[in-house]
Amino acid sequence: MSFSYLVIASGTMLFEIAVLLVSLLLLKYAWGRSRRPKCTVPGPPPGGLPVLGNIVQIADERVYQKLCDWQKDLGDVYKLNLVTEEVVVVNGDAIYDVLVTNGDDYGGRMQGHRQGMYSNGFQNMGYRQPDKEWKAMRKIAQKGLKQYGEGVVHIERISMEEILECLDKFNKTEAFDPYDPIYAMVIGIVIVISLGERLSPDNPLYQKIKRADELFPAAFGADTSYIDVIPWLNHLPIKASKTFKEAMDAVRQMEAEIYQRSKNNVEKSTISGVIDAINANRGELNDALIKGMINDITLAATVTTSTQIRSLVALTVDYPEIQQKLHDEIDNVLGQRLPTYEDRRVMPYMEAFILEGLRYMSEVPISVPHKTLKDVTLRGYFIPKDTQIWPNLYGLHHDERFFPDPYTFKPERFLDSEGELIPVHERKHLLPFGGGKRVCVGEQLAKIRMFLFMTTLLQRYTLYPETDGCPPNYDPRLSINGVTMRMHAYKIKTVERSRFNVLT
Ligand code: HEM
Repeated sequence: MSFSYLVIASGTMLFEIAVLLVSLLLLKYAWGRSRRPKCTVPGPPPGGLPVLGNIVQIADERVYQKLCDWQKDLGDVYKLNLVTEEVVVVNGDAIYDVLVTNGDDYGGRMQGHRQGMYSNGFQNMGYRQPDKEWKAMRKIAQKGLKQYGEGVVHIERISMEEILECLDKFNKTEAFDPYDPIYAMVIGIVIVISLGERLSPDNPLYQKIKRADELFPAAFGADTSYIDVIPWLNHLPIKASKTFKEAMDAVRQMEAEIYQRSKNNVEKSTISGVIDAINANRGELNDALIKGMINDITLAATVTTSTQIRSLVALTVDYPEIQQKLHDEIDNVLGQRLPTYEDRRVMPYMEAFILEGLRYMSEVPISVPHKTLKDVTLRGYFIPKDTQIWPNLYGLHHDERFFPDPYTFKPERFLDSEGELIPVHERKHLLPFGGGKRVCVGEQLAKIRMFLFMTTLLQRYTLYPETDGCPPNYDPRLSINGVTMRMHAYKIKTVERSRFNVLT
């Protein structure tokens, strides 16, 4: 009896505390909002709740579809009401204006509770405001990733070793899910680039990185998004806070070990560009920033590229006629020689296939949210400083105005009548890596790996669905949105091509 009383009493107390906290939050919010200049952008969309606004509507694993529906009613620039703040969603051509043309004004980052927890208080590249340290991190990361000029040969060498090992695992008689070998290949490349050493999948550090990587999308998914708006929810024993805590524990464990190993490897590293670059610029970053930078590179480079490659593989099975064109190009240009990244210049169909894959999938659907660094005017609307901006990249890439018939997968849309790739300025509506000053630092690395993997894969194999007539049927409208879009699991069959002998 006394026990149940205690439970009821503590339940009542919890309720009262919750009411008190909500009231304080609302007071703070009303006070803060009344002092801010008014954002004149249209919105919010209908259907929101009193006080909570649109927060419940966007806590949806297909939030990207909702943003597109609202665009139809409210136009290219509209705002959402998310309890404590207004967020401006930017669509269509206006995205280019925000990211590229006026990138300096919109180059801040939204700094929510979850982002702060992940980055030990924004001590990283992805969530930091563009200050001196952020510039230093980007410079060191660019140098370390060695994605340009001579450095590409370094990435090619590391990548090809992992790719060939991965493709041996595709040599099976029965149907299999290609994701595990793809993931092992992508993570393997990242570990060599970050740490300068190869780790086997049963290595404890490999396992820690894999665990952090697996939990990360759920931790930053729609289900946990309201923690950013009401951070104290993170202290309640609810599913969202548990998911988030589990992921952060995994990130901290991974971070501690990578950092320790990177220090040990400083002397003996011969292949890791990132550690060499950190070592050469040690004075510019403190230990916390170095950890944040290594975390960003490790996690951002793994989940994104492996998910993208998984979808590209599904698309080659969904469209056998496209697979045939890719085979023909590979046979004509490479024969049995292994590809280099330079070969992309004479392989326009493969390039167009990858670009179309990036568009179709739109893996990072609302980019990494930005923030205005000053008062701005966009399409005639006033937006105050410190307003969160969501560039709706998924909407842009599926906008009929720029990509007719957007849910048809068609590499030809990036080719001219001669079969050559259309010039870059004609592709300005394709922004899968964002654009401007905050453009993805790993863009080149991702493109190199996608090109080398898909080319080597199709040089060696023909891919078939698990069951005749039942391909994966990849449709981006059915993807689940975590940090990146995830398609459903699927299986394929492979047959080694007769032209494939022993590649050297
Ligand atoms: C297919 C693969 C990838 C896609 C689609 C992708 C997409 C993106 C997007 C849309 C952004 C936000 C850009 C903006 O704010 O305007 C971003 C930022 C970022 N990406 Fe990637 N990315 C990919 C691969 C990678 C790789 C391989 C790395 C690491 C080597 C990486 C590291 C980062 C970092 C550190 C940022 C934050 C940059 C900053 O805030 O200054 N990404 N990425």
